Amino acid sequence: MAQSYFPSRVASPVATFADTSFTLNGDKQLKAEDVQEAYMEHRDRLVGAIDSTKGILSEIRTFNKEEWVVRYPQLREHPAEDLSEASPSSPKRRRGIRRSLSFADDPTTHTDVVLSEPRMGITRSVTLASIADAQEETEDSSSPADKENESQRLLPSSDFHVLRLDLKLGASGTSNAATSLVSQLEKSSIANLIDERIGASLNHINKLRHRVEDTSSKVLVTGDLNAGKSTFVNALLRREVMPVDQQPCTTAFCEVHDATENHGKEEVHVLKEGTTYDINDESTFVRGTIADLEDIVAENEDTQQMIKLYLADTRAPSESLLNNGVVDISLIDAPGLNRDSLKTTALFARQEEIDVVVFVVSAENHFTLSAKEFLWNASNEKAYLFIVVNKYDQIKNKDKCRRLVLEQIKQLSPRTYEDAQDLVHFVDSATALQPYTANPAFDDLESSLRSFVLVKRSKSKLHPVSTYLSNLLSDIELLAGANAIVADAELQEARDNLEQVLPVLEKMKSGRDALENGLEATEEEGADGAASKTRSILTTALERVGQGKLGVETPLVHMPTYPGIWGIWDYARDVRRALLASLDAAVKLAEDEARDITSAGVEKIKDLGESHLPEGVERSRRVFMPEAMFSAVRRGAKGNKNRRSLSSQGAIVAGGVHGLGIGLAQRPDMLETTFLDLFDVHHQLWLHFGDGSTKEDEEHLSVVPSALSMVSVGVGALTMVGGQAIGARGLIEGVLRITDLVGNETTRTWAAPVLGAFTIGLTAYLILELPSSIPRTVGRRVRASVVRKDGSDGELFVDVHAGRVSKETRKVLRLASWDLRERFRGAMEERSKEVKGAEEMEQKATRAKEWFGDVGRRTGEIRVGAGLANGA
Ligand SMILES: Nc1nc2c(ncn2[C@@H]2O[C@H](COP(=O)(O)OP(=O)(O)OP(=O)(O)O)[C@@H](O)[C@H]2O)c(=O)[nH]1
Repeated sequence: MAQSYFPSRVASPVATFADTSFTLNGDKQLKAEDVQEAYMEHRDRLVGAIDSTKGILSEIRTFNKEEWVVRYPQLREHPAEDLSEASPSSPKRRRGIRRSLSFADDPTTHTDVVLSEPRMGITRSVTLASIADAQEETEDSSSPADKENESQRLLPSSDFHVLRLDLKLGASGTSNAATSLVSQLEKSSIANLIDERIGASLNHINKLRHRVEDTSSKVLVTGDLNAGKSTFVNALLRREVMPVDQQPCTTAFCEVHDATENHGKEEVHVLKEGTTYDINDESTFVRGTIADLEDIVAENEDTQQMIKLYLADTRAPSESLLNNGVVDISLIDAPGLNRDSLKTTALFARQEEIDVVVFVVSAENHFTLSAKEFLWNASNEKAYLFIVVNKYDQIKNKDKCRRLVLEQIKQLSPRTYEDAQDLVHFVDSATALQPYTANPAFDDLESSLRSFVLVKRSKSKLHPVSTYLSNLLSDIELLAGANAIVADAELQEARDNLEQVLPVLEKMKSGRDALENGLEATEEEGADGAASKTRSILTTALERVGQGKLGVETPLVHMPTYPGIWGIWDYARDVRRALLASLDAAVKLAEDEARDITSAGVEKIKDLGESHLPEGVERSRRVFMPEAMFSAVRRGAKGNKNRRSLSSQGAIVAGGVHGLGIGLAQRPDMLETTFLDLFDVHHQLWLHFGDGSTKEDEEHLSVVPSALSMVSVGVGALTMVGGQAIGARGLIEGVLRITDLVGNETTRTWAAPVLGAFTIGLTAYLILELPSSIPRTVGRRVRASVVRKDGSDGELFVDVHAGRVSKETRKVLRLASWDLRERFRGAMEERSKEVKGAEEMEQKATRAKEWFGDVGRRTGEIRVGAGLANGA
């Protein structure tokens, strides 16, 4: 059975005017007030909902622009099943429709979701499909053939109503071409499209708001000729305003407004043809008085004139139809229907601004053909019509008349017939005009008409707004729900990233100092180790050389054999060369040690890298080549072609920038053999008169004579000649002392014999001592040539080499640790960036998730506030 017009048809949940069982006039009055109240409440709720929705839309636009690129979801029917269509045999109550969610910018990625449609107070929601849903799905025993058919239904379902974007997916959504077209659209351009769509929707919603707030409503009164339309309108106005005539010839459309619309002034405005009426524009109408109305209408019988009538209705709003406090109803008294006017009136009635059509029919005549045609068309257009069966007082057999009329109405407008009690009224309009005469039927009609106008208005103006708003809210909910899912996924991703990267970064941060200390220590240890090793090797070597021995024992350097007295010159040169070469070998040895130390240091740095660099960071690809150490110095040496050529041949040649080291054996100045290599007078003198502190020195000091004992020494020296106990050395030393005395007057007299003895001693010395004294002498000289001239033994040679070797070691280690430091710094920077990125993403996604969740909550509140359920 079809639903009644009044009961439960009003969208407001608080509307109680649906009660149809009223008979008493008072009840009817009450009901009209309820309708009025319900209408106002509905209107206010809608306006509130419109404003809140506008607020959300604006916020979405801002959020889209400033904080989160809003994604556009596409829901497709899930290939497996539609949970809402659970078979009746299924005991489980499905929660929603299973859908496959993808996004316009990424149409190939799908997520299973459950879509629940909005119900009263419950928003539309999109949630991730749970495992339970999947289980339900597998329990569902659809045949393989069914599933195959379903899998072909992968078309986008119409999930967006208002905010739908035309992405050219259409029915060809599964075709590759369309998919690739869409996938070319970037997130941001889709977000722009969403923004545009929201903008358009905001414009529309503003218009709707205007429409909801527009209080004007038009009621067209039409009917058969002479049915008493004018009398009826007058009765409604409780005033004889419309000309009532026995002659059915009124051709004008008289539109009655409340005088408040014309600054409270009662007036007639005759509209000029060809212009658009504007109450503020005198040129569009001609003024007249109410009293002139009859004449005006009579004058214009031949033309279908439009007349505006402004009337002051002094009745209380609850009684007045025109000035009822809710909507400004204007009544239009249309010409009686005949072949000529039928078309015009039908057209007029179809106008959107006509909320209600009141059809007046004479109880005496019933419906004419024109009336039937009009009613039939109008009922198709408006569904419900308000029918006034006039002149009912003239009817004797009222029941029969009522039955016959209703029978006809049933044929012409079935919906009206269903609500006949409210929509079809049998009245006597003429008596309604008479003061102090009770006319309950007319009062009932009036009350019903007021309610009908309001309900109709609610239907015609509020309902479309409710529908639009509900659809828009659904779209917002879908958009917010899907974006909340994206935000949640991004939040998870960010957290996973953080879980991975943050500990790595923390470890790097906490290990940074340890690495730094480790590197510094390695550098220091290496450099110090190399220095002390060099120092130790070279000090020993120098000492040995000073004693006439090779600095280091190496198979590459040999002491020459003594060739005999005639070859002493060459011998001294060879000894010098051998000693110098042995010093060079010692330097080389020290360098080799430094290479080992450096290698160990480089390894240590490598290990530090292994323990401090996170996984996935490329390790240093530098290969340490120990043999390349100490080679660069050659480039620093000047003007020695030989060296340069050695260097260019890749030979590893040790030596310092100070001109020391291996270069020694190749330096002509160092190789120069002098007489002093054979006989180091200076050394002898220094030994005996200096304040040396070596053992050897002390040994000699024990025999150092005082100046007073010179002679005796000289004599002693003479006696030593031939003496077995006296060595050649002692002899020659004695002679030396004697030569010192030559200048002495007293000794000159005996100098000649002494000189003879000296010659004999010298000869003995040369023969016996030279093989061992030459190396010592040369060694001493060599040593002296590389030590500091201030007498601090060995220091220059040792220090310079220790410094050089240490510096070179440090250089290599520093390079290795610099490389590691750079890698560490780079890796840390990268991890910091990753952490920062993930943290930002986490923050953004958390905010978006909360924000979209909040939008869903707010739309729910709007729905409850406006009494909106599913917008359908
Ligand atoms: N007895 C009785 N007479 C009525 C009633 N309504 C109207 N009349 C009379 O019917 C005649 C026609 O009334 P109008 O109001 O002019 O009819 P109308 O439909 O406006 O006429 P047109 O616009 O010319 O078609 C007048 O003489 C009215 O007095 C009624 O309810 N009862």
